[in-house]
Amino acid sequence: MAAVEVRNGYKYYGSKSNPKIVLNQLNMNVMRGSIYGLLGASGCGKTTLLSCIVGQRCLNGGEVNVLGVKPGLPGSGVPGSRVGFMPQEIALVGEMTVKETVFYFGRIYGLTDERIRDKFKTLKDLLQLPPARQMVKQCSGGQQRRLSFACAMIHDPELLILDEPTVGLDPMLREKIWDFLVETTRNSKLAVIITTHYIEEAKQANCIGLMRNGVLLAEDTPTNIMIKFGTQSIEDAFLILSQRQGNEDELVQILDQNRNQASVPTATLPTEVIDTHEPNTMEKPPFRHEVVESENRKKIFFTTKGTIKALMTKNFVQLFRQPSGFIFMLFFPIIQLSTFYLAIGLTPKDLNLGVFSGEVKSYSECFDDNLITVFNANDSCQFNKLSCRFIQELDDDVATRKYYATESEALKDAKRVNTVGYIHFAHNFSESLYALMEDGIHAPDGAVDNAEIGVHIDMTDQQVAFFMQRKLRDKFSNFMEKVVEECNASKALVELPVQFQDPIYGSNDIEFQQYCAPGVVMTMVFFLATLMTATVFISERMDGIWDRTLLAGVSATEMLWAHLLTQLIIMTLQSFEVIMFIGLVFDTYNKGDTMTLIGLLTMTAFCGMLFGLFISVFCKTHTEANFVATGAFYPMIILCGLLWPLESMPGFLQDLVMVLPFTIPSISARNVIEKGWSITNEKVYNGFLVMAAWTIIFFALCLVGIRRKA
Ligand SMILES: Nc1ncnc2c1ncn2[C@@H]1O[C@H](COP(=O)(O)OP(=O)(O)OP(=O)(O)O)[C@@H](O)[C@H]1O
Repeated sequence: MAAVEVRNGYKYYGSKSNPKIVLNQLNMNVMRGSIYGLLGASGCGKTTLLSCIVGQRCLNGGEVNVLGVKPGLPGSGVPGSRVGFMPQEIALVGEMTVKETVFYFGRIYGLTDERIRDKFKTLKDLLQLPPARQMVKQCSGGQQRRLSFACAMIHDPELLILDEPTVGLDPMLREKIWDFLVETTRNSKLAVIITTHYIEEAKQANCIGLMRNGVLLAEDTPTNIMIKFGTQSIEDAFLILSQRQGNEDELVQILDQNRNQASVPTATLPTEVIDTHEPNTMEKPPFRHEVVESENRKKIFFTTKGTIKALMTKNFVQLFRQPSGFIFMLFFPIIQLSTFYLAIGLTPKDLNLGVFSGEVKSYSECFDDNLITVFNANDSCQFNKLSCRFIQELDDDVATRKYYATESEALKDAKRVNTVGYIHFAHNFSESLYALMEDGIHAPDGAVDNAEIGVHIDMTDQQVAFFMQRKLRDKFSNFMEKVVEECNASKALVELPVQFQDPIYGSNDIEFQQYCAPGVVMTMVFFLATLMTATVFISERMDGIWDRTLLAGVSATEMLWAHLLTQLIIMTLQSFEVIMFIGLVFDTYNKGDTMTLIGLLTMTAFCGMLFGLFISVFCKTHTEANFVATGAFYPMIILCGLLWPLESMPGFLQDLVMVLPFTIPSISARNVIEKGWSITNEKVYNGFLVMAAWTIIFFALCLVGIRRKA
C-alpha cells in the first residue's frame, strides 16, 4: 500500500508568466514499510518535493496523496503527528538543552511526558545523543544532526522524511542509522523518504528515485536500476541517465518507456524541452483521500493547551538563556531611562557669565564686608555701588561670574564662547537708578539708559539663553525689591503689574523633563517591544524553527498566541519596572493612579509588540526589520508632540498627527501624572482607545499577512 503518491507533480517559483519550474510532471510512489532514497544533484528540486509532500508548500499542478489524505487538510495529521520531518538545516533552538529539545518536540506532537522519557532513552542510545543537559549550541554539527533526527522520530510517525540526515556524520554512525531504518521499516509500516548526496549508501533503500532538473528520471529498486543500465553502482547508473537527459532523442525514448509503466514517472523531459504551461493530468482517476477522522480534530483541540505551554516554555528558555536578550529586556529600559532623566530637561548648571561694572575699579570692592549700598535718611535714599549688590545677588545657581576690567574684554571672551554672555553696568549705574526712582518720568534721558543692566547673550543655544534671561529677570526683581524695602518705599514701585498667581495645574518651577517624560517612556517601551518581537520572529523563521514547528502540526495561530502571551508577561513586568524605577530612583511624582499608568504602558508595549510582528511578517531579514523600525521611530518622536507642543505645528498637521499612536496616549499619560485625572476622564481613556485601535490594526494586518503567506 502506498504511503506517498505524487501524480504529475508540477511546481514553479516566481510568476506564472515567467515561471522557474522546479518539479516537472513528476510521479512518485513510496510504499509503506519501505525506504525510498531520493537522489539528485543539488538544486534539482528534492527539498521542494519533500515540502509539497508534507504540506508545507502546494503543488501548482498534479496531486499528492500522503497516508491516504491530502496534505494540509485540517485534522489530517499531515503536517502533524503522522509525519516526522528532519529538515536540511538544524532547525533547533540553540539555547535549549538536548533533553528540553526532545521534550519540546514530544509535547508539540502531543505525547505524554512519560512516553517522551521512554522514547528519549531509546533514541539516546541508538543515536549516541550528547548529554541531556548539554545546550544545543554547544553540540557539534554532527551531534546537532543526530538530535534533529531524534526529534523527527520521537512520536513514532507513520511517514518519516529525512532531508540529508547523514551529512557530517561519521561512517559508523551513518551505518547505524541506516541499519535502524532498515530494521524499523522491515518490522513496521513506517515509510521513510530519505535524500542523500552519498549515492552509494542509498543501496540499502527499497526503492530509489533518481531526480534531475525537477524530473524523476527513474524509480526502481537499486538492483533493478543497476541491471537496467548495466552498471556496477547506482552512481554510474545516475551518470548514464543524466547524460541521456541531455540528449533529446534518448529522452523521448525514456519518456515512452516510462509512459508504458503505470507507476513510474511519466515525464522525463528536461525543463528546457517539456511544455510546462499546463501540467499533464493524464487519464488516471483522482486520488480517493481517506475521510479525516473527527477523533483527530478532537485530539488537536485538546493538545492546544499543552502545545501553547511547550511553545511558551521554549520562548522563555530562549530569552532567558541568551545573556544579551536578558540584559536587553531588563537593563536596557533602566539604562535608557537613566540617561534620559540625567540628560534631558534639567536646569543648566556650571555656566559662565561675564560681568563688567564701570562703577568699580576693582571687584574686590564689591566683596568688602563694609560695603553699604543703600543709605536711608530723611525719607530719601542714596545708592552706592548698587552694581556690586546685584553681583552679590547672582549666586552660583545662576552662573559662575567672570569679572572683566573692560567691556571689550568681556565681549571678546563671550565671542570665544568662554562665557554664555555678559552683563554690564554703566559707570553711574547707582546714581542713574537713584535719579530714576526719585524723579520718575522727569528723570533725564541719560539716567534711564544708564540705570539699565545691559545683557548680551549668545542666543545660538536657545535653551541656555532663555534660562539666563529668566534668571536675570528674577534676580533683578529680587534685587530691586530689597533695595526699595531698605528705602522704606513700597514694593509696588518696582513690581511688574502682571502677577502670575498659583498655577491651575503643575507648579511654577516645573522642569521641561516632566513634559517630555511620558512620551519618551512610551516610545521607549513601544520600540523595545517592536525590536524584541521582530528579532525573535525573524530569527525563528531564518533558523527554520518556525517551519519545523508548523510541520509538527502546530498552527501559526497557536505559535502567534504563545509568542504574544510570553511577550505580554514580559511587557507587564517591564512596565512595572519602568514606573517603579522612575518613581523611586528619580523621585518622579504621579498625582494620578499608578495602575492606570502601568495599564497604559503595558498596552503601549503590546501595541509595539504587534508592530514588531507586523514588521517580521513583511520583512525577510533583520536588516530590513531594523530599517522599518528605525524609520518609524523618528517620525513618531518628532510628530507626536512628545518633545515640542503640538500647537506650534501648522493646523493641518495637528489634525493629522492626532491619529498617530503616541499623540493622544502621551497627553493621557500627562493628564494622569500632572493633573491626577482618572481613567473615567475622557482625556485619559482616549489614550487607551487610540492604543487599542492601533493594536487591532496591527493585529489584523499581521493576520492578513500570515494567511497570505500560508
Ligand atoms: N523559495 C524559492 N524561491 C525561488 N526559488 C527557489 C525557492 N526555493 C528553492 N528555489 C529554487 O528551486 C530549485 C530547487 O531547490 P531545492 O531546494 O528544492 O533543491 P534541492 O534538490 O533540495 O537542493 P539541495 O540538495 O542543494 O538542497 C533551486 O534552483 C532553488 O534555487
